[in-house]
Amino acid sequence: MARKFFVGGNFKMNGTLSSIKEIVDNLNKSELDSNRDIAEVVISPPSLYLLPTREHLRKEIEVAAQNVFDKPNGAFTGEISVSQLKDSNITWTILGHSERRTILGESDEVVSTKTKYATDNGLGVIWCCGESLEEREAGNTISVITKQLDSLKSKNPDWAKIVIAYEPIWAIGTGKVATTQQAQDVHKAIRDWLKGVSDKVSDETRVLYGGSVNESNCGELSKQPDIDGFLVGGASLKPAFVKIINCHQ
Ligand SMILES: O=C(CO)COP(=O)(O)O
Repeated sequence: MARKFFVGGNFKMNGTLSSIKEIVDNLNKSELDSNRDIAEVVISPPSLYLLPTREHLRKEIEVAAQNVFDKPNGAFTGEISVSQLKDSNITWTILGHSERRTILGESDEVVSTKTKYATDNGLGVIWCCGESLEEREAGNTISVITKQLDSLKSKNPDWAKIVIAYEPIWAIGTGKVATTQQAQDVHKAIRDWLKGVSDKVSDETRVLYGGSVNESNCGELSKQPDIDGFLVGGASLKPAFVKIINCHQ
């Protein structure tokens, strides 16, 4: 079946009120390609800017948090709840980004628990996985990703609310994009793994590629049968993000 192309923009800890307003204004006036199937687009500014982004952004584009907690409202200083996001019309969150796994110490268990809680409570999750350079060079790419996926499966999340983003850590922010074949091979392995959940989940779950995606490399990547879109970091802060949104064939 045809999976709707999906493009996420992860601003990470970048932007100011004025620079994010510029990005939103640019997206609002841009022509999102209507000759072909329009991509599903989600942008993810830092939490402070979620609400003004949602208020000013055109309605066809959704807004994602970069993190969410796995408890209802309460005494959890520094965290944001699923219900607070939904109350502000923030319908997605990123979870399991490698920067949160490695710098903030989030384990597979923490990421899986948050994903389960978020999806059970109606939030879409862009769930990230990926291997380090050492893991790739040791030939462990698929086993690392399988372990991350197995942890998620063990919580029995709502797969209909999940988009998977494969982001090799060595390709993030480095300008070193995975080759089209390297990306497709891992995406195919993820698709095969998803068959173990069910054929329906394997057919319907979007698997995005992330890591140094830009307007020059997105076209080739988007032609791969198991690449259903992108999670874009640095390039999502630039006007060329629109070209990435419109790049799929
Ligand atoms: O981490 C990423 C998106 O989540 C990718 O970042 P870059 O596109 O800047 O490499």
